[in-house]
Amino acid sequence: MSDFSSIPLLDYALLSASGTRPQFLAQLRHALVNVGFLYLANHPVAQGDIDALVGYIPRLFALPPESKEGIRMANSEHFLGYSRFGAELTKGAVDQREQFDFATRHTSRWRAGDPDHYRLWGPPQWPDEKLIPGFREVMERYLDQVEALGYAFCGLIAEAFGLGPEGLSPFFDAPELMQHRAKIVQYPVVEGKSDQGVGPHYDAGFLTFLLQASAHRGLQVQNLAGEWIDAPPMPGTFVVNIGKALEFVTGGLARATSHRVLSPKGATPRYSVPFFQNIGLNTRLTDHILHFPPEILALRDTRGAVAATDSVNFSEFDREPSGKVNLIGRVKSHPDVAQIHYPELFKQIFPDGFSGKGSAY
Ligand SMILES: O=C(O)CCC(=O)C(=O)O
Ligand SMILES: [Fe+2]
Repeated sequence: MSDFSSIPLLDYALLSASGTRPQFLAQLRHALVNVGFLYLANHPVAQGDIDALVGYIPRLFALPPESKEGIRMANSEHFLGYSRFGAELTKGAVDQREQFDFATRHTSRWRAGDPDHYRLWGPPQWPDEKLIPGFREVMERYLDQVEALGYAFCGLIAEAFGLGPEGLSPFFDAPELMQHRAKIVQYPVVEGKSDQGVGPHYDAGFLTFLLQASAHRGLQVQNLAGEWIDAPPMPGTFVVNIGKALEFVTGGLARATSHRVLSPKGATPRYSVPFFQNIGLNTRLTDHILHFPPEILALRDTRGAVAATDSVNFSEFDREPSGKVNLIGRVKSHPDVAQIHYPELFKQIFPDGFSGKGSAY
């Protein structure tokens, strides 16, 4: 069995230097199979745009409360917008964070009569330009670049697994029909017993690109033995991790790894920007069967299985289109929003109503 006690660091520059591509792919393969998390340095997202975004984050949370509430998620059938502190639960406990959900550009395919999950994707709610001039432009530029990195990275994963660079492309629709989301999150310093920033969970999609936007520790990743390993911020890097959908389509070769965030200590809040890569809205994970070379498949057996985890597993993945799976997830985590925009589905999932708070996992 092969377990980990730290998160590997991959250097994207190895891909452009002569002769070092195979080294990058070998390190990537190791990270995918054995860890499910990696740091990515020298990536193509412009550091100037990242710095500009990071500079805006405290200002975003410092907007007047009525201005944040003006773009609250309950306004949006796309579940995009502002969620106040304590709106979500993970594993039955309150996540002590405040967040804005944004998303990449997207052309909606929804027409009257289409399934509900076609309405899941659509335009974000942007804060008032007069109150935070230039923020939207910076965020859109950031999202465009991380989206492009996400597709490039899927090509590398496919290559590392012996599928050829287009091996994962069938899971994506034409770029304009795709949408990926990113949250901007604030974890305040909290008094009291709980230190849950976000409780133990798996991410649901393909890949997550996490920008740790302040110097605070707090992110932890669970290894096969169930121990929590620190993933402290490293300037100039993204933390990249595998979601349950990618784990599923690779038959477990790429592992999704349980993780959590502890509330910060000290005097200032922790900030982060996770970007969640989706697959096509109408794609089922079972639509495309991938065929891996035997020597690649063998890596999974050498790794061994998870012995202990604090996170719960997902279901529904294999049966429903990914958009439906996503929509069910959103209804569970934001029932107040669902009650307004998806009353029928809300009733199916919460036949007795709900307790006032959502539960993400
Ligand atoms: O804030 C972080 O560092 C991680 C957040 C996270 O895991 C999530 O929102 O899925
Ligand atoms: Fe996560």
